[in-house]
Amino acid sequence: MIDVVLDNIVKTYNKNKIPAVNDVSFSVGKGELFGLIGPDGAGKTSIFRILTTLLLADSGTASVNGLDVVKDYKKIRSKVGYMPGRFSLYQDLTVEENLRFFATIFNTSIAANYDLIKDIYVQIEPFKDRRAGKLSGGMKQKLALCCALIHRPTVLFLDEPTTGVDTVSRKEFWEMLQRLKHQGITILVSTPYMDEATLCERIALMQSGTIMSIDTPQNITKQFPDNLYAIRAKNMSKLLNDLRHSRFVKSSFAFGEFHHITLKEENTNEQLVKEMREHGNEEINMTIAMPTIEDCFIKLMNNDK
Ligand SMILES: Nc1ncnc2c1ncn2[C@@H]1O[C@H](COP(=O)(O)OP(=O)(O)OP(=O)(O)O)[C@@H](O)[C@H]1O
Repeated sequence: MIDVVLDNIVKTYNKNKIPAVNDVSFSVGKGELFGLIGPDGAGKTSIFRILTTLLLADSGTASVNGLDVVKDYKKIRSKVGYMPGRFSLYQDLTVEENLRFFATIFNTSIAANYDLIKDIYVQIEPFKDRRAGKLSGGMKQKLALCCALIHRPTVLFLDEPTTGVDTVSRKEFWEMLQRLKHQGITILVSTPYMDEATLCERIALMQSGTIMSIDTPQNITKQFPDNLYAIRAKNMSKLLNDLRHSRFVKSSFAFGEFHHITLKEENTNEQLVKEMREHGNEEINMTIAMPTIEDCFIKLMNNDK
């Protein structure tokens, strides 16, 4: 069963020539954990705001839970949970007061839905009398998630929930999402972190308002068309510069402790290493690498140019 559908959605702000969302269509199945992956400005927030009925598209149609985002906006609002990118809670209210407030506006109570948030709430309960503005990033994020869940939504929209959150809290957050998914909640999550893409069942890679690819993370990495190599040397910035000027190299970019490259022609590895040595690079190490979502993203981005 399908829970979220977008058909040819276009959204332009302030008569800009380039739409923020440019003819986007996709659907998300019931109970799916779906990721919108892309850098700042890709159009992720605009899509979430359209789906949560906070923003009108210029053209196209969209539905959530079989309800139209324009005609049935009131019904949709009671069915979805939305955790916006920026911290949206009341800074001067305590943890418990924030949660009670969100329960009240949805005409429910904390007790009625406690089973859904229990695992998350117990982690912040020791601080229930602390003002939200005084919580750490990870705790704010957990409270915001509890508030987005307190009316037992069927679809949950999480806009960059892990931005600015430490690595441990990010990991815990994704574990919480997996547990929520198992409770049957459809989850749409956006993130600029490519490593989080593999934690979703399906992803859409977005850039400049368009979807470049949509599939499971495994299928997307499988479709990487070239052999990918990881190369390093003593002076990494010199190496990158030399790679970018090499006649053997098709693409190159810095990737952690290595540079990731593809070659114009296969079996030119040794010639490339020789060339790099001739340019004065020392301690060169070149091995074959497994493409990641980030490699695929960069490849797709460059194909568009
Ligand atoms: N209210 C607005 N007025 C004018 N332009 C806007 C507005 N909101 C978004 N934009 C522009 O639309 C484009 C897409 O923005 P959007 O916020 O949807 O992307 P995003 O992928 O969520 O990125 P971010 O993390 O920066 O929010 C950007 O170029 C942005 O500057």
